[in-house]
Amino acid sequence: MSSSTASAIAAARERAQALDRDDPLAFTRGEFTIPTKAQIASSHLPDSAVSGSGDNNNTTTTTDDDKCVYLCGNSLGLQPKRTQTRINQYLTTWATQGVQGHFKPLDGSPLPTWLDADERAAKLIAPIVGASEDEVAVMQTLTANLHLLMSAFYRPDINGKHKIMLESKAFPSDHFAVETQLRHHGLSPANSMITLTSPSSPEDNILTTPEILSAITAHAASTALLLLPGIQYYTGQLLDIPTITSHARAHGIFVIWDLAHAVGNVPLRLHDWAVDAAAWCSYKYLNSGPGSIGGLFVHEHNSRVQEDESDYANRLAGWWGNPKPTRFAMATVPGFRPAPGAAGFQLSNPSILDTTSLCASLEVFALAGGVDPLREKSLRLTAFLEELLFDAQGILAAEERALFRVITPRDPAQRGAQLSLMLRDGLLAVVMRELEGRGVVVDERKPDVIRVAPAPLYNTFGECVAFVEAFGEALGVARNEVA
Ligand SMILES: Cc1ncc(COP(=O)(O)O)c(C=O)c1O
Ligand SMILES: Nc1ccccc1C(=O)C[C@H](N)C(=O)O
Repeated sequence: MSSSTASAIAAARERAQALDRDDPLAFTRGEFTIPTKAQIASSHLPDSAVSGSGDNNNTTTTTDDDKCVYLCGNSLGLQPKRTQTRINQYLTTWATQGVQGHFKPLDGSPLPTWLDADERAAKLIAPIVGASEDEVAVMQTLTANLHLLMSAFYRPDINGKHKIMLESKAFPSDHFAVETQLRHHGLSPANSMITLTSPSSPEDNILTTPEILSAITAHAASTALLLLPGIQYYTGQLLDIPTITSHARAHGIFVIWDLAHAVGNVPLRLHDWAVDAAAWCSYKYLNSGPGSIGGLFVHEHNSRVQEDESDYANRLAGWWGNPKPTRFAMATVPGFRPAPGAAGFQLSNPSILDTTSLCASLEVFALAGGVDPLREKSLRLTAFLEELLFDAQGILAAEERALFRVITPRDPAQRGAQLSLMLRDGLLAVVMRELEGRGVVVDERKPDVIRVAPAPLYNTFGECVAFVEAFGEALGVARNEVA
């Protein structure tokens, strides 16, 4: 290492220490279990977990130096400590009450009855997405919710509006959902699917707002539905949700947003932006655990009128979408009448295990004061990371900086927490191996991208420095090995 790099690292560490010391949200890191480097490197479950005799890894005292540098909340958020507490409380309710847990409030329990668990979850998620409680339902999983929304609201007219528009590099599940919805309606992707590719950025597909608006205008006569990501999973680009929504709706196009990477990451105002509908998963920035329960938003302008069956003719229903007072009244079947609002899109009784896990994490969001202050910190964290990576005064040498480029927009207003770094050909495998060996967890998108996402709930400025140091070393090793 050159002496100029060593002094740049020392200066960056000092700045990071000051930023972490002055961070009003530093306390939320203590709400999370951060894996240690040894655990990340280990191929065993700890003995206490195998025997079931201990809690996870909170029993031993670890210092910050022992902890891994986890910058992968864009893929799977870390576990809040209170998740274990709340799940234990749920398990105890089940163990001691059996079926009574559905109906019987327990004195002293912080948890609602299982019958009310979805309502409490809706109350907690509503401010995260900027909706009224009635406009959100915590239910199912992301792809399932996209299908449910499309089955309710996509009504193709082959002589008029029948196309679904999405981006050409959408997450595969979104592509599959659109393709199969079309086939379900007897249509073909070749005739009824429009995929957007950016003329100005065909390789990375950073779609500018004017490009999206002009595609909408050009295809308005034949387009029924637009499905776009709030934040694009690969590039980390944050789209202009209000402008795009309002333009599409003005052209009679129903707009659904996939908020997988946006929820809990950037402030959302779905109600005020008059978004038609949206769906999300909760295992990324919402930290509710792999495959945990998702959610959907249906604007009140789409669920207000329910006078007769034609108002909800296409909706696929289940008993949990029935109004609560008649949900258990089996004698009223047939005759589905949805509950008002998004709750009327529910199908099944929700997994209480999942819902409890989600709500534990949403308690931490509430402690932090919601998404707005977290975004404020997130902007500073990601800008700091960017500066360390790219500035000539940063901590990487020029020859290391030449080995990668960022594909995420440099404008902070057009991105969330994540930076996606595209490496020079052939470097990815070695860089990932070297990062792992240094206790750094990021995510790879083959063939050549790593995604790095400092999550403001648990990441620090110090970890940004630690990552860039490790990344510089990893690039050095890769360059020597691959060259
Ligand atoms: C943008 C996007 N859409 C859809 C999915 C699929 O979500 P799920 O497996 O929860 O349906 C993911 C993540 O896996 C995603 O990032
Ligand atoms: N659920 C997963 C299970 C295993 C590995 C990744 C995922 C993801 O969620 C991927 C994510 N949607 C992404 O943006 O890449």
